[in-house]
Amino acid sequence: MTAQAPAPGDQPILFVRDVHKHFGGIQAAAGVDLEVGRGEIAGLIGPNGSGKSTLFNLVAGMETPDRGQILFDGHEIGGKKAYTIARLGLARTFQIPALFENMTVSGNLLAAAAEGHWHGAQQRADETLALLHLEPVANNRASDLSGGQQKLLEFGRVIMRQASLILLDEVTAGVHPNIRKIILEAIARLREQGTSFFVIEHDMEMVRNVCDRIIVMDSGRVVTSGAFEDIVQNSEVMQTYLGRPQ
Ligand SMILES: Nc1ncnc2c1ncn2[C@@H]1O[C@H](COP(=O)(O)OP(=O)(O)OP(=O)(O)O)[C@@H](O)[C@H]1O
Repeated sequence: MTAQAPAPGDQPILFVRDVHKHFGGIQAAAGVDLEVGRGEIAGLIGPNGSGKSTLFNLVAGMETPDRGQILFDGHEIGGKKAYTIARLGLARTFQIPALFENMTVSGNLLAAAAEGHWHGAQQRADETLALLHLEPVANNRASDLSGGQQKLLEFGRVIMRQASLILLDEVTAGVHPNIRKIILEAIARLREQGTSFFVIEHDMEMVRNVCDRIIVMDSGRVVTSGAFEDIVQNSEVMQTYLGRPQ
């Protein structure tokens, strides 16, 4: 079947159709179909190895799809370079923060702005420090931060890019509840300002609190999507999700 792109003006921020990606004999994406709406916070869940990170890598330009269509904000981005996609307004975090360890916290934020929109960077850095409660450590080296603070800074670097869609890869995993709360409040604030989010999460509490809609992946495909309550009431899905090692 030919993938049918939505009409302009009616477009979701992210539109993925029939995307495939294999690694040797492993089909990591086996015909992925999904959308993320404008202003939406969509959660992506699924067992280990179901293809969530591969999908993020395909969307963010770290991997090239074998076939299929990926539209971001109306632009075909499948197979495009990561920096090209970033310039279009898509940003992502990594499970392990990718920071400039010898630079200060402020320096890391400004460096992120230098990669994209420099205008007003100092003011945005100050606002981001306040939003993420990083003001007291603004002049510390990134390497001196706790693991949780490094996750905050990684998120801060994404915020500095003023992206219209942010991909968050387990951004609250293993962090202190106080830091988790700061991250959740920042997500809510950014969403009020119109930012869309696509979030990989194993923490079902986070998924329930934050996401408007949940997309469930298994074996390289989307098996269902819907409101959290509908998803957890679907015993087949929950068995798929919970019946395997997380
Ligand atoms: N670069 C790669 N080379 C070979 N195999 C890969 C590569 N990346 C992913 N895979 C395989 O593709 C499948 C999907 O992996 P992926 O990391 O996308 O799943 P995931 O849902 O993100 O898992 P997790 O929850 O553990 O992060 C797995 O079988 C994995 O081993």
